[in-house]
Amino acid sequence: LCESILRAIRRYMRRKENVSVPVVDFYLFESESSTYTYLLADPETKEAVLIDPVLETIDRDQLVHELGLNLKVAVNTHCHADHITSTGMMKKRLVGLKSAISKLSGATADILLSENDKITFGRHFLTVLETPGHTDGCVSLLIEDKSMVFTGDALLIRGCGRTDFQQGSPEKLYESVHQKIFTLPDECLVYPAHDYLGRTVSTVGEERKFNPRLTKSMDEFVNIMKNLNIPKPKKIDISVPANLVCGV
Ligand SMILES: N[C@@H](CCC(=O)N[C@@H](CSS)C(=O)NCC(=O)O)C(=O)O
Ligand SMILES: [Fe+2]
Repeated sequence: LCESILRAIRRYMRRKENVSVPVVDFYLFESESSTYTYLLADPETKEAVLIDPVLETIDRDQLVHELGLNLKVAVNTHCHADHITSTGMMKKRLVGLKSAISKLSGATADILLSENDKITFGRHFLTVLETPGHTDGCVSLLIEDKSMVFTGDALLIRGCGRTDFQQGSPEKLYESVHQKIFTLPDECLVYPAHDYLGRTVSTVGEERKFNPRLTKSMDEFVNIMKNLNIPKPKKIDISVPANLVCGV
C-alpha cells in the first residue's frame, strides 16, 4: 500500500470517531451494473444526500427511513448508459425529495447543477466540479474539507470512463481529471460510480501515481481510449432515454 492510502485510512478512522463529520454508507452496490450508490448524512440534523441510486436497488435504498434520515437530494453524476436511475421513482415515494444532475447533461431534474454549485445536507456540503469527457454532463462531487470526492465515471479506480459514446472525448476527460481531480490533496479518497473488480476506494495520490491510463501523456491516453474495444453497455438503448427524464 502506498503512503497516501495509509494516510487516508488513518484520516478516515479519525473521522469515524468525530460525530461532526458526515457519515457515508460506502458499500451500497448494485451487482448487475457494478454501480456504487453513496449515502451521505449529517448525523446531527439527519439531512442526507444520495449519489447515483439505481432502479433495481430502490427497495434497499429505503434504508434512509430505517436510519431516520431526511433525504433532501438524489443526485446523478451523469446520464448513465448502463443502468436506469431511481431518482424519479424515489421522488414519487419521498415527498420533498429533489433530483439533481448537471445542466450540461441535457436531462431534466429539479436541480440543474453547474461548476461550483453546492449541495448542502445539514452542516455539510458537496461542491460540484464539472468533469466532462466520459459524457459532456459528468460531474464529480467534492466534500467540503476535500477528504472525499465522488468521481462518477470520470475517474475509476486504476481506470476511467470510456469515451466512445454520449459525446465522449478523451481529450476533455484527460483535462478534467488532471485539472479538477489530480489537483486535490493526495489523501483525498476517491469513490467511483463503478468498479468491476471488487475495489471500493482509492485516493487521489494513488491514482495520480498508478492509474495506468491517466499517468500517460495526453497523446498516449487518447490512443488508449480509442483502442479500448469493449462492448457497449447492454442496457444503453433503454438507459440513456430513461435517464434523460430521471428514469421514469
Ligand atoms: N459491461 C457493462 C458496461 C461496462 C462499461 O462500459 N462501463 C463503463 C461505465 S458505465 S457507462 C465504462 O466507462 N467502462 C470503462 C472501462 O474501462 O471499463 C454493461 O453491459 O453494462
Ligand atoms: Fe457512465
